[in-house]
Amino acid sequence: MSSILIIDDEDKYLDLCRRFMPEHEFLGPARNHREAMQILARLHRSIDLVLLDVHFDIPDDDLLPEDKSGLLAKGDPRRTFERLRRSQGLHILDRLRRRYPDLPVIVMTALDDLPLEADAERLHAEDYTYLLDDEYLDARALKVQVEGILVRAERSAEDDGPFYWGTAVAMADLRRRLAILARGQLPIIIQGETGTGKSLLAREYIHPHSQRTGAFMAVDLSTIPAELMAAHLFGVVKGAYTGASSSREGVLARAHGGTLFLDEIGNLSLELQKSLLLVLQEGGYRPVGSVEERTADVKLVVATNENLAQMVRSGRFREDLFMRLNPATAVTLPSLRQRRDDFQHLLEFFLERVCQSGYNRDLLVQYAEQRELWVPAEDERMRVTFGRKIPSKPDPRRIHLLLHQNSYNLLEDFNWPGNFRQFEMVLSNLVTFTLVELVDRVDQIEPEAGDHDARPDVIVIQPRTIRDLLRPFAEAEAELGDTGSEASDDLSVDGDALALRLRVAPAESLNAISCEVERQYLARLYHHFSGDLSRVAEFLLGEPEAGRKVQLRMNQLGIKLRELKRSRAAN
Ligand SMILES: Nc1ncnc2c1ncn2[C@@H]1O[C@H](COP(=O)(O)OP(=O)(O)OP(=O)(O)O)[C@@H](O)[C@H]1O
Repeated sequence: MSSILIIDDEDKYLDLCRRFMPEHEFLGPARNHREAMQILARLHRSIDLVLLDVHFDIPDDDLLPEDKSGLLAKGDPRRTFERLRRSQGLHILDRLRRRYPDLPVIVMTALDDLPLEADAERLHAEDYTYLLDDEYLDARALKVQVEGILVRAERSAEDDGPFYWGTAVAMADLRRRLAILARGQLPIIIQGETGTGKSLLAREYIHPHSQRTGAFMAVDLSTIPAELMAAHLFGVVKGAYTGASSSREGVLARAHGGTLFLDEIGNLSLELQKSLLLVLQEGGYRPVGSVEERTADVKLVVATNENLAQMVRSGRFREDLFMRLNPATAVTLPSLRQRRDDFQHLLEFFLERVCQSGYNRDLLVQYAEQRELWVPAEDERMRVTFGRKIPSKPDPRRIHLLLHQNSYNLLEDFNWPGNFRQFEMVLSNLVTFTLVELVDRVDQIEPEAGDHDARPDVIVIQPRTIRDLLRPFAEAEAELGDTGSEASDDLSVDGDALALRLRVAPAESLNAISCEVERQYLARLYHHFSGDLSRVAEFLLGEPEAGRKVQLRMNQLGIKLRELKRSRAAN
């Protein structure tokens, strides 16, 4: 069953659709753009399609554009309003496109309205249909279009894989650009802080869209010892060095005809950068210890959370390789902080994901069984909804996770230096801790009036649990900003010798750990040098004028200079 929103000032088409397409759920009608936006803000992720009328007989004040003064100044107001009514659906479509670029929309109009073709195309309507005021023919035409679009949407959702794009226009633009970049031969640079999804994007979006039939191979260059890197990339022949007891293919050979993803490209030595340049320039390479040239046919995708242009300037990255990597089309994945406008949808996406797998799913099933709610079969999804309000009607077919506004704010206001990796981990723990408590105490509680336990379909996520889960991260950050005696005891710099005590929690990848170490290291140096970035730069790079470079790196790592300064001032 699909959910279809009708935007129309009358009930006529809603009734028609409900009678002729009972297999789908029809919502609305939203009678003007404001109502449509309200419904979409709440339910966008669960709406599969919009049916939008063109002609709206509604009061002047409800018509788009909101500011009509310019239009009214130009001509007869009566005729202006009439024109706006006859084309109102197109104004609404324009708004929908800006906010929800991927939502499929069918525009419908009675034959005597406007010629639609050009406008529908300009505004990227999925389709449009002329209605004849004949119940049977109209229903049939709509049904054919609705089914066609739903099938297409299902396919493209499958094609898109697990990378979530959200609803921001900037992300939709990025997706379109990447679909094009994925196809050609040129390499792609993906930039972004740790945990913003660079690897996932390469594996699940760029490679499938490259239409290449070979394999996808990924190498995290930050985890391979420098002395083994050449053999790992280019392969090695038997006897090339002590310990090379047999010939081995490198990832370049294994990715032949496919995609090679090099994560943390900044870790590649200058010498290997040269070899990689030859791969890009001449399509060939030699395995370690071999005189034979091999052909390489790979789509190269590289990722970095360093600034490659700056590395070029400081001589740590070859300029010729940088230029070959196609820097003009480099894409930058935004951090979670930069995607706050879309926070609600990101939260829903990741909550849904953490509820559908592993231990959390088991706990939800256990909870549903205990409370006699609907229990999914093994291959079915658990039905879970999320929101800041309690749904008005109890529904034993789903579980509603209730995040009151203050809980929501705690999550939204957090800094998320580890981005989606950290976000997902915290949400997963949040669901686990909440459910374990409920499942374990099922026999002990007597529901009280007004208690949400009286509504077994509603589970409240407590702000206390969120605070408990965020506290260790907040403490680590506070410690970064701590200029007290402990901080200075932790670090002593004496010429080239450096003693530093750090606290690092276990993380998913070595890369995440190394970023955390770098973050703490830079913050400590900042305090040690009394907030003087040129002294930090001199210590790190031997260049006192590179303070800006250090500052940018701190930004990339999610260190907030303002907070560090504030904590210095407070001490
Ligand atoms: N847009 C997204 N949609 C779904 N999951 C995402 C998205 N972005 C990140 N994730 C999840 O966040 C985690 C980290 O993603 P990934 O490893 O791709 O990040 P990264 O930028 O390559 O990190 P690093 O720089 O530390 O290697 C993964 O579990 C991934 O599934």
